[in-house]
Amino acid sequence: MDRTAVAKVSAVASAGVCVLFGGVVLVQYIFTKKKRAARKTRIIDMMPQFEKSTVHMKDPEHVEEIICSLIKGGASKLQIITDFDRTLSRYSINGKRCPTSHNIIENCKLVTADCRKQLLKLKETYYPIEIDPHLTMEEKFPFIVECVILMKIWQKCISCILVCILRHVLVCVFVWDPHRDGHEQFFDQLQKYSVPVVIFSGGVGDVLEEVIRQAGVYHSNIKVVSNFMDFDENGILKGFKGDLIHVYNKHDGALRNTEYFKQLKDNCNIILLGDSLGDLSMADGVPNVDSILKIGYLNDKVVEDQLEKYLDSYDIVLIKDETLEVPNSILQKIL
Ligand SMILES: Nc1ccn([C@@H]2O[C@H](COP(=O)(O)O)[C@@H](O)[C@H]2O)c(=O)n1
Ligand SMILES: [Mg+2]
Repeated sequence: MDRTAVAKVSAVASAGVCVLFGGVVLVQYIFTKKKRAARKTRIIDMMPQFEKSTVHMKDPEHVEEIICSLIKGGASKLQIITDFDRTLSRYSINGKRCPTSHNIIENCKLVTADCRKQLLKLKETYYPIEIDPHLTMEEKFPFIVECVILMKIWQKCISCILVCILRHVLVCVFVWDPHRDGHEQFFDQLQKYSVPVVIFSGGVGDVLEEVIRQAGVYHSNIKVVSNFMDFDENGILKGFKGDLIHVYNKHDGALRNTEYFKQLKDNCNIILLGDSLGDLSMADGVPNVDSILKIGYLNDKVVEDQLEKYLDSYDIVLIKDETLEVPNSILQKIL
């Protein structure tokens, strides 16, 4: 073969390779575009809030199905069941852990140094158990009950110190703005569409009621189930009313409120918000659940075992997310 022929053959060969390469790139481009277009038909893929690195789901298809069902049901079938401390309230601010509604009392200047020390000791002993990723709920239970018993004793002690302080004066001394970003939008849109909200908290009811009132979001569609302080006829604090609710006995509290849930029998679609695995039982009193979307904030101990447990239990897990952006974006689609 002469040189010209060789040159011609190699030119044809290179053109062939180029065409082939171009073809592969084109096919790949079309395929990716189609795949993207197909993916974009899912509602969760059309919501920018779901692209945040804080959002984790074990089964996005299942989440998609639930959200579609909630959208279909609309406002009239919806109800919200939510925890308060570290779910509606922030976990941290600028890397520093925020106080819970209990801690606010401990930090109160009116409580004596000794009493504050004892309450702080309680927190340092029991909080690590509460969030220990290696213990089951059953293993944690007796320690949390022990904490509640000790808390009761120390609350009696607080009550001695806070003599003559009336309820409204007491709660007004708390300077606490714990809300997650987006809380106004969250509460306001639920009020606008008359969606019932139950705040189910092992915190201090009087404190959390006061902070949502001061934030201007304690609307008539909200019911608070929590631990309420018991004051005598002179306004002196005696302790707490009834059985104390804590993070791991919300099942019992839920069952005590079956009457409330019965009245909401048509609100068979639920969005549940929590930050502890104990919060998952908050909907146990609801008689006829159609669809339930469980959103869990994983604030602390983000280790593999814990993340796995949360992903197995909650449909959407929000890791170190201090906002209500994801719940709000879902509500916007439903309402
Ligand atoms: N002595 C205590 C007891 C409990 N806590 C925290 O309160 C929270 C419970 O309220 P929920 O609204 O979350 O049910 C929970 O985070 C406990 O760690 C406390 O700080 N001090
Ligand atoms: Mg909580």
